Amino acid sequence: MEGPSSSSVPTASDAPSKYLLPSDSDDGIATSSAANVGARNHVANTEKMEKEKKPSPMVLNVDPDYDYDEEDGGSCEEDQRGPPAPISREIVDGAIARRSRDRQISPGVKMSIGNYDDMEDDDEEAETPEEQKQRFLASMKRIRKQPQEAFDPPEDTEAMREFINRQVNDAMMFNRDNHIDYSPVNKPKEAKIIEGYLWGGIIGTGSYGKVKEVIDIYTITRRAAKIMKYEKLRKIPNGWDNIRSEMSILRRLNHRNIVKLIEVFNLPEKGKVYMIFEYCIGSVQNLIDMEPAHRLSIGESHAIFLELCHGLNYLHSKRVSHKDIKPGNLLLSIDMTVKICDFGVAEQICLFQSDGRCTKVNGTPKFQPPECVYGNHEYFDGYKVDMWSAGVTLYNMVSGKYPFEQQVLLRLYESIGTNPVEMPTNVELSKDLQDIIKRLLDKDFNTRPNISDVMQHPWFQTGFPEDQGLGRIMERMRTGDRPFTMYPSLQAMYDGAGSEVILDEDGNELVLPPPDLVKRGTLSLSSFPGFQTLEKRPGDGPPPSSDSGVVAAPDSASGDPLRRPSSRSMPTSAPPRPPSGAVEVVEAVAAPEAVVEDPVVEEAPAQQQEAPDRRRRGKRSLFSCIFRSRTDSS
Ligand SMILES: Nc1ncnc2c1ncn2[C@@H]1O[C@H](COP(=O)(O)OP(=O)(O)OP(=O)(O)O)[C@@H](O)[C@H]1O
Repeated sequence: MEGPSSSSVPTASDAPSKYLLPSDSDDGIATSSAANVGARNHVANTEKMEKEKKPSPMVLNVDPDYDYDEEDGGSCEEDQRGPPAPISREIVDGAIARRSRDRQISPGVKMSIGNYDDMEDDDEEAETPEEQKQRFLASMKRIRKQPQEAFDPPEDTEAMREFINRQVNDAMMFNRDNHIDYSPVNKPKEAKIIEGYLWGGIIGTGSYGKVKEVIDIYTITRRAAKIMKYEKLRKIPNGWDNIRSEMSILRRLNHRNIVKLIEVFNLPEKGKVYMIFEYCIGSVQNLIDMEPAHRLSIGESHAIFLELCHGLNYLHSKRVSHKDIKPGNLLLSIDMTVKICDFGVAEQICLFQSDGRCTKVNGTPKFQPPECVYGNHEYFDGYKVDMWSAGVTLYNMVSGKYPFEQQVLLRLYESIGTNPVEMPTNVELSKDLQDIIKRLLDKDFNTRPNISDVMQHPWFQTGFPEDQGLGRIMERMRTGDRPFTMYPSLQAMYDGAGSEVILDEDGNELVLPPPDLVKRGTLSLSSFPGFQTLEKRPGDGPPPSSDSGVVAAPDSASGDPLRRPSSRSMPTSAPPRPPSGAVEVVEAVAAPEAVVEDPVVEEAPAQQQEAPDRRRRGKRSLFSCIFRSRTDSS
């Protein structure tokens, strides 16, 4: 049987090569397919070329790209190819044509080959900085005159993606295994406005969901939005019930030491419930964590405890038992007011009950009293639960420790139920302070003091010098432990929104409107309707009539206002109409969830130029408004 002939068997030399071989083609550049030709073919080709007397590409021993300079002619003396041929016009033209072909560009394209006559004269005098500036300004003016569409990036179509894939993979012809698939680059985050709130970053996470910083665009006030997903609420035992109970309790409360619920809304299409709260800069737990010794000074603890008791006094007077008092649930507002938050397990005690009887045990184990976790109690008093938790909180603030600490939950409960309360040994406590702690941590809830007893205790009534109170904390918190998370959103809205001044042909200053302002409604002052209300100054004129106000952005096809009306959150007066010639929003919101995608703004160019100062003033004022951020307690 005859074996396969050697010509039909693929050899190593026939395999596709990833490397270039020199001068396999006329062009002097080998493609990978040319490289597949074996040495046998190469010899045959050479013979054929000789027969046809075709000039070899190596005949030209002048590198057309070499910028020949007589002064360094000596640097070529090592060249074994003999003296360089005189440069003639034909040689150079041939080189240009060949190079053009190699690079797949049109032969008409002018290439740099050194001191060639037809080259542009590059002996031009360098521009002075002033000339450069003028040229730059002139080009900017030209660019500005072009329609915006000229600068819009091409659409991210399938065809474009294919085109880019081809380009990238062709460029990577050396290694075709490295196939790259182009996927669109992440777009910069757009500012998001939902239900009249501009959304910022995450400032907290709880078991129910995330808490994000937002700005109320009507009142220019910082708020905190607790976002809860339906899905998660269904998974948490009693999740929906707890949230409903929290909402209904918080709605009825209004006290400087209770976190204020501004409004609640839910977006079924997103599957989320939103609770908007007054904004706080941190919690007492954050303060404790910031301290190297993990405890606060006696003065600071006293100041916080006082506020906690005022809040509890109000709550108990409203027949509400919080049942989860702890440093993590005591927030601090920007003016250092303590705010009790997280009413997820709070209980509204029946009006017809003579005491604070509760039956549902909830809360954080380390802060729970013996009657909830140990022993045989048929019921417990919700108010007294809060007093015990307040005692553990005070103990924790002054010492950084807990009265009962165990790793295993059952041991902890046993310890709470049976072990006597020991005073902390790492700090020295006054007699009054020890006494109030002991009373609060009374294991028998019948003899444990209620809130009015505590508020009459000598330690409660002790005055502490200012520098031992919240002054030090305020200084520390002011320096900003919690960053302002709104910057990216505000930047997305306002970047480049400042008016720009350029010089026209005659050297006159010309104020150009921010280009984005023309296109994106979200950049208009009307995006912050509260702006005009807050920034109104004496002498700005009478308030506008209601029929001439800012056109409210419709929430949906129904034409509802962008923000659901809420007696607590709406500005006290309707925003006045923008000044004549200023931006007026006629935006239409596409998404049903009222996300302002790309509202249209109608503005005459001439009108925009009339009010640059006002816009600049507004831009600064926005930030000052936010930082002034009125707290509801002040
Ligand atoms: N009004 C607010 N201002 C600023 N930050 C807040 C506000 N409300 C909550 N936070 C932050 O979000 C975190 C979680 O909030 P919250 O305790 O209300 O959520 P939760 O899901 O009920 O948590 P938990 O697991 O304690 O039940 C808080 O620890 C706090 O840091």
